[in-house]
Amino acid sequence: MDNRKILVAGIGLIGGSLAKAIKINPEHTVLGYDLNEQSLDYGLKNGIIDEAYTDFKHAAQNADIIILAAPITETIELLEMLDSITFERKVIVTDTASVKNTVIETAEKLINQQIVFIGGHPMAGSHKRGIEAAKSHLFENAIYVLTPTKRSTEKDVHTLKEVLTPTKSKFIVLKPEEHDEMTGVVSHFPHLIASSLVHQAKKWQETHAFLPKLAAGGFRDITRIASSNPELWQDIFYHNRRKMSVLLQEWIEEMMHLKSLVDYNEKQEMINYLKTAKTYRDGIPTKDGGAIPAFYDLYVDIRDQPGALASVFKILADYEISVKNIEILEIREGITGVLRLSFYTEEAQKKGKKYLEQNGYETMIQN
Ligand SMILES: NC(=O)C1=CN([C@@H]2O[C@H](COP(=O)(O)OP(=O)(O)OC[C@H]3O[C@@H](n4cnc5c(N)ncnc54)[C@H](O)[C@@H]3O)[C@@H](O)[C@H]2O)C=CC1
Ligand SMILES: O=C(O)C(=O)Cc1ccc(O)cc1
Repeated sequence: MDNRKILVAGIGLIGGSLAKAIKINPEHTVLGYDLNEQSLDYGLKNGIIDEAYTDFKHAAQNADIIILAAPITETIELLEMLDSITFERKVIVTDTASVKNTVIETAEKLINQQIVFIGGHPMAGSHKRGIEAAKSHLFENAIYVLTPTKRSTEKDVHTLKEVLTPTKSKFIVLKPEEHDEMTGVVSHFPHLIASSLVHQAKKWQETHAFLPKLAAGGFRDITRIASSNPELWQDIFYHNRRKMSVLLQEWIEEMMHLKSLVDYNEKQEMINYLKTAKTYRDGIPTKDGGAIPAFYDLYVDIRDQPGALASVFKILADYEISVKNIEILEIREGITGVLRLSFYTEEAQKKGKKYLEQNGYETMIQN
């Protein structure tokens, strides 16, 4: 592979994570551009980028490949700025935006023949933002959608995939329209519903001050994504507004149907409704092949007593098993609770299970 200069414009959570992954290949030089100079300093100090730029045009002219990883509206602005830059050679430009139609519409209108645009969307993330949260393994096993444009050849797509190979993600090619419809259903719309459920609970707390204490695992699970970056999600809803509006209308009608099942106690119809949902939900792949990033979860029963968590982590540390995330589900005073440990790999999950069980813990892997 050639030595390439790759510019990441917008080195936040996603741009920083891509920069970290790309730098795993020592042949590549990563240039960083961001409006936030503190992020550039952080990137340089922590070896996430090799060179920092505060002038986008200057940075772009030094790059072979450009990854736009700013918020969607700003990504479109950066793309428009590229159109007036004179490049000495062809430059492959991609983005990371969660919605593709508005970005691709802009890309197709570019007149600069040196720019070859291929849309991109690494389908993994977190509720955090900024370069400090960037991880080189963020996209491991996740779907990475590519949306080629009229000017991009198969060779260009191959070159881009080659540069992104260290992300260890799984590339799929989609049309912008089908991408936005699917992500609208399984990623964007659920965020709207999660936020609305939180609003409903907040409103009812005015009547029942004790309500948050009753918020058990189910409520926490379904509203986890309501803790994500609000500016990012407003930008996503705006750019995918046509699909969001259709989905909202469908949802309102579905809720009216459910209301009639409840109001008229349509017992069998309600059971059927829940059964159909359960069967479909149980069949959604969570590991290889799913768009949802692979989380290798292990559920561990723990007692609510001092040192319970410390002893679990001591066992994992003794066997050098890294944990990606932890969550305490439904722990109540004096009784057993459940700890959800998420591991980076299936191997770590299996090892964690084995060693915790050897030390007397009850564990479960949910498939
Ligand atoms: N957060 C997530 O879970 C995911 C986000 N995405 C997409 O990735 C993109 C970036 O999102 P995050 O990294 O989460 O946001 P972030 O807020 O962590 O990072 C955005 C970065 O862009 C910089 N920025 C803002 N305007 C800029 C401009 N005009 N020029 C240069 N830099 C600018 C900010 O200073 C910040 O460093 C968005 O388009 C989003 O739709 C894609 C997959 C997952
Ligand atoms: O699953 C989700 O919806 C997430 O929370 C992670 C995420 C957020 C934004 C994306 O564009 C892709 C993935």
